[in-house]
Formats: sequence, structure tokens, C-alpha cells
Amino acid sequence: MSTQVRTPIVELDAVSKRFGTHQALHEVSLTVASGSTVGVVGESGSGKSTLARIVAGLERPDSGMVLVGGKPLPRRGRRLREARRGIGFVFQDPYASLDPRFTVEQIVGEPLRAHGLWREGGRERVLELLDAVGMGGVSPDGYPGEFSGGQRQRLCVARALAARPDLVICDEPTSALDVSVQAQILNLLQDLQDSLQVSYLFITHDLNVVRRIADEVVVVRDGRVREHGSARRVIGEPRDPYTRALLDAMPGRALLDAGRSGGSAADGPVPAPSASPAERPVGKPAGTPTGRSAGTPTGTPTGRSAGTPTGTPTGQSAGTPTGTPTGQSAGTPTGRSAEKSTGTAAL
Ligand SMILES: Nc1ncnc2c1ncn2[C@@H]1O[C@H](COP(=O)(O)OP(=O)(O)OP(=O)(O)O)[C@@H](O)[C@H]1O
Repeated sequence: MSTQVRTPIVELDAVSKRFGTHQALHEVSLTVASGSTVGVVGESGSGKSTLARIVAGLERPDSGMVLVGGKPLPRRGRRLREARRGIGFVFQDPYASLDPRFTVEQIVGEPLRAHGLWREGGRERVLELLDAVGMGGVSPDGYPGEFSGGQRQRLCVARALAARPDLVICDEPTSALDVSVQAQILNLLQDLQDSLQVSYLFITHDLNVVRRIADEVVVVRDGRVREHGSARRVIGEPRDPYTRALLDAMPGRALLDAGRSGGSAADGPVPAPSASPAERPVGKPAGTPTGRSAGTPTGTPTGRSAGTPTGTPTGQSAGTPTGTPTGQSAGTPTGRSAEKSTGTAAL
């Protein structure tokens, strides 16, 4: 979270979207400023992903305005592709969103190729990105199957940042991970934001995560904004009954109350991780339970991976299968210790 002067990166003005008879979004407005994080919180089906897809240009609103960098998001063609270069994506499931047939270099460098930037020192850029996400010791010729869930999500973050986007849409990027790894990924995202001034639109159902990472919070229910304000205010003094209900249902509520009485709930830590990282074993297929120990999740898993969009603005997951890795995990992991590191190198 930065204190610098901020300009709007993305502005939504009264955006509505209907699927058949279902009003998925109803006149939603929000602004994501440079170097800031806006958390979008709501239960399953509230319209969070639809909102993200509209910002990314993957879905068109029925009405309302989407401005990216102060200009209307182009509706199609070359100009839409160019606009998408300024938007990265990190999805929930790092097992489903990395194609097991591609090397680390191909995966992380995919946005560079998609936007014709590979010739401008693509391999060096990949190495730089790996370093920045705490995977500096990893071979770019390795495959995703060699890595743990947290390491894979670091690769996803590196890929999202490859084309130097102004905005990264993080769609439940930690909810498939063990709590201890969640905290590492959140720290990494914050470190990268501090060094790059990148903005995040952070989609989650988990107010603990929002409390940890967001400057502003938008609470949505049934496609409508129920509450919008600073993370500190919304979580510390919720005005809407729905926000209060979400807070009441929140694991770690006792910690939150302690944070409230201390006056700095928005700065408080994610609830202490359990002892066991309990990550999914290397090479296990997507959809396999992660083995999180009882009591460790910070929220209810939403099964989002089934509904996770497979297309990304930069073509990052074009062709990404949601199926099983192909056994490329054979061989020695090349950089598991990287999980401990939070790379903060400026990019
Ligand atoms: N392409 C689509 N066609 C029809 N209905 C859709 C489509 N996309 C979303 N919806 C519906 O719109 C509503 C909002 O969906 P959305 O995925 O945006 O919610 P969400 O808050 O992201 O939920 P979750 O956390 O479960 O993914 C849901 O009722 C969903 O079924």
C-alpha cells in the first residue's frame, strides 16, 4: 500500500451485465488507482468474476463505462489487445493455470510473445521476473510439475507481470493454497506493488485476505455494491448488514476484534498459519484435494477452479488445460527452497 499520489488506472461507472434473466451486475462503479489494491468481496455468485472479466475485456457490459488508463476499453481488435497488455491476471488454481507441457520460460514469457516483446531480451526478462518472485534459483527450462502450489503461484505472478502491466487482476489467488503459503504470496504481491507501483483488483470471498492486502474494499451481493470504502473503515466499522454478516462469519474474528480495539485492523496480519504447509504433493493433478489440515482454511473453498476463466487478456492461459499434468514432475525439483524467499528485486 502506497502513500504516493495516485491516478486512476481502471474506472467502472454504472456497469451492468445480464446473463439471460439473471442480472449478474447492477450499476457497479469503482476506481482502482495506481499503486493501490481494491478488494472485491462477496459470496459465491455475487458477480466478482464477472466484474473481473469485464475489466479485462473478456466480457462486455450491457451498459455503463469501463475506462482503462482514462480511455474507454476498446471493444475488440488490435486496440483491445493493446489495452490488455496493461492488465495481468493471476487465477485461483496454480495447478490448473500452468500448462504442464510448457517450460518455465515459455510460461513466464508467454505475455512477451503474445505482445511481440520477446525479441527485446525475452529470456533475460524471464530470469529477472523469476528473481523478483523469489524463484531466482529455478531453471527456466524446468516444468510446472516440478513445483509446489506456492511456487507455481509465484510463476503465475511472474507471468502476470511480464509485460509490465499497470493492473493485475488477482482472482482468488491464494484460496487454493495452504494458509502459510497464502501469507507468503500476499507478502510477495505487496512487495512487488511497493517496488513496481502496480495496481491490484483483488477478487476474494475472504475478508481476512482483504484486511491484509487491500486499500479499498467493495462488498458485492447479487451483483450490487453493498458497501464501498477504505479497508480500514469497512472492516473496522461496517455499515451494511451484509458486510457485518460476512465479518461475523469470518474465521479469525477474534483477531479482528483485537485489531479493532487496537485501531489498526486493516494492517493486521493474516491469522497465524498452522504448523503444516501441507501443500499438494508435486505433480498431483488439478482438482486433487490440497491436503490442508483441518482448521487451517481462512474461508470456505468455493470450488472456483471449475469456473475460472481460461482465457486471459494476454493469452496467458491460451490453451491451458485444466487437466492432469503429464508426469513431467519426474526429476529433481530445481528450486523448492525458493518458496521461502520473497523476491523484491525491482523489475
Ligand atoms: N457466462 C455466463 N452465463 C450465464 N450465467 C453466468 C455467466 N457467468 C456468470 N454467470 C452467473 O452470474 C452470476 C455471477 O457469477 P460470477 O462468476 O461473477 O460470481 P462470483 O461472485 O465470481 O462467484 P464465484 O465466487 O462462485 O465464482 C452467477 O449467478 C453465475 O451463475
